[in-house]
Amino acid sequence: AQPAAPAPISAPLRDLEIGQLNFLHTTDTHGWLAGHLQEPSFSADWGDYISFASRMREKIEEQGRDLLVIDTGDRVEGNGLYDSSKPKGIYLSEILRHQHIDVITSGNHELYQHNTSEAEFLTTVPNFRASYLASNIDIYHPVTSELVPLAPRYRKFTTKNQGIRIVAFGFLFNFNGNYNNTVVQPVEETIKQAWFQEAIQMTDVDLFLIAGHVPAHSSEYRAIYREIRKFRWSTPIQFFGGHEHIRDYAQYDSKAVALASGRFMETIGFMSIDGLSTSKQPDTSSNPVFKRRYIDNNLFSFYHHTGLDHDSFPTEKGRNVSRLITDARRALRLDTVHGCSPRNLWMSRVPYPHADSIYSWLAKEVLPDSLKDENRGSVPAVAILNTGGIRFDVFKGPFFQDTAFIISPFSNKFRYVKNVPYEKVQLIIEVLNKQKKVLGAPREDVASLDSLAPPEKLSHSSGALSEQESMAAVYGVASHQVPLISRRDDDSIIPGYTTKDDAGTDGDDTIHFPVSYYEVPNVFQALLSADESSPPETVDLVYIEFVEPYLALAAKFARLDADIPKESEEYMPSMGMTELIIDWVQKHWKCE
Ligand SMILES: Nc1ccn([C@@H]2O[C@H](COP(=O)(O)O)[C@@H](O)[C@H]2O)c(=O)n1
Ligand SMILES: [Zn+2]
Ligand SMILES: [Zn+2]
Repeated sequence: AQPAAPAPISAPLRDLEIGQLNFLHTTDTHGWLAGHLQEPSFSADWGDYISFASRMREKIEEQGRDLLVIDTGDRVEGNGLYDSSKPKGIYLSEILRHQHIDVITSGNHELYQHNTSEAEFLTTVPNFRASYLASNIDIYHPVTSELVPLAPRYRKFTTKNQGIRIVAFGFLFNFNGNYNNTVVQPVEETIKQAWFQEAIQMTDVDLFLIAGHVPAHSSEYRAIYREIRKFRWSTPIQFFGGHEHIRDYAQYDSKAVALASGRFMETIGFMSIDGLSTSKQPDTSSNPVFKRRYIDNNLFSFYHHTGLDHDSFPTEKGRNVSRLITDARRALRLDTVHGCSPRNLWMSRVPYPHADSIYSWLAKEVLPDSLKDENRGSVPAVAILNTGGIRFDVFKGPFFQDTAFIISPFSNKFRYVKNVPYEKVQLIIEVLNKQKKVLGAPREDVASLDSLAPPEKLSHSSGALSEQESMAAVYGVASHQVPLISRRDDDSIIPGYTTKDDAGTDGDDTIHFPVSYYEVPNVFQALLSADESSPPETVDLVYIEFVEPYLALAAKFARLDADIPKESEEYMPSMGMTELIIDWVQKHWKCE
């Protein structure tokens, strides 16, 4: 039997403020359409979200107002539901298509691989026919090889109830890591093109809607904002963004704002706008009022915001999609248990190299035990991996097939160059870690190093944990950080997002107490087959292939004689990181 999603914990909530035009927004879902099976706060699945959007639409349309649904890309790579099927994504695209989405765009993850962008072009674009927009992405047509837009550049439409006339675009940030079957045009060039200029100079527009896989605060969005304002100095502009995996809200001026809605199906972003002109009332001087809310993706929040309950909330379609997800997870055996983790391992809730850092675990335990190329015998090696390739935490308890793909979804292999002076390897690592964040795990809301006392050891000796202790264990904070909970009816305050954005600190729907985050380096290293007491003179420089272009540059800077990638070869060709982790867990983490 598959584990059921944990029931959400009741918590005090801030309400949504419905406006004339309303939006629900997802971004960077990365395959997490089953929601989080180990975290109650994010336990709703894509089927529940379909019910939520549908019930919200009913509620909003009853008032003669409008609702639009937006998704801004990175739907793929990051979860067993996408990455473990062969070919990847066959279940995901079937599940995804059941949500009605009004504007949908591509992220960078849709474009890293040849087959991913082709699947986008051949399946997802047709599935979301009128809604998929690609203002700055072209693809070489799989049949004709002609360079064509991935999807229409923009669309103009009028909302059903209010008659709000919208011109919508779909952008990707200035990404250059795409496979060579696609072309991403820099935003600053796209906005000079004739079609864009015509679109922004159209009359009879009540709102410009820019959806994109672009950070809310970014030079790309600023460039679009400036270009529109050259001609339309007072038309309201609503941006939706993503890519940074954070909750964020940017105010460009009193009539132009941007919302980013987190990552991994943790957040459903909500926006409302009041005071827009419409086709019915075109001449009203537009003085828009914007409201934003970051909804924790769980049924407790969904029931609250729709005013419904366990019986009245789900729609038939939503229930069917939840069933599709359960069936897909079963077919993919995502609940197979490979072992049991004795502790939580964090990406950014503890500093690196803390004993509970997931990177420390990989560097000190997994890689030295398992990353070995038989052809290299006992030659010592240093392995360099990007922290951004490790995507999530490991929770104490069962380690599922899904967990392996959640923490390491990419099919990246290992490569190496021989005979590299150890000192040069250290210099290369230093150079890589001085670069801006290109390889590192994305996270901006970083606490100062002093703000968190070292996690204390929990005492299990007395049997059952106190409420404070179990929350501390689940959320990876010291138990003295969990406030004594003052109960208000059934509501308790639990740790979670406490977002600070351009509009203040009241954006989250659920009132939480904060969790600490620490910045992590771009790359981390593991020493393999070596006596740790004295560093070897020369080593095999092993690296995960994603870092290759960055490593090649850093190696030049360090004046390494070897030419990367010309002189590098595959290392341990039979294994990628995901298989290596599964193998290690099976051998080392027995369940009691
Ligand atoms: N094959 C890959 C692809 C990506 N990465 C890492 O992901 C980062 C980008 O992820 P976003 O969700 O923020 O777009 C990228 O910077 C790499 O760190 C990877 O490791 N392997
Ligand atoms: Zn992402
Ligand atoms: Zn991204």
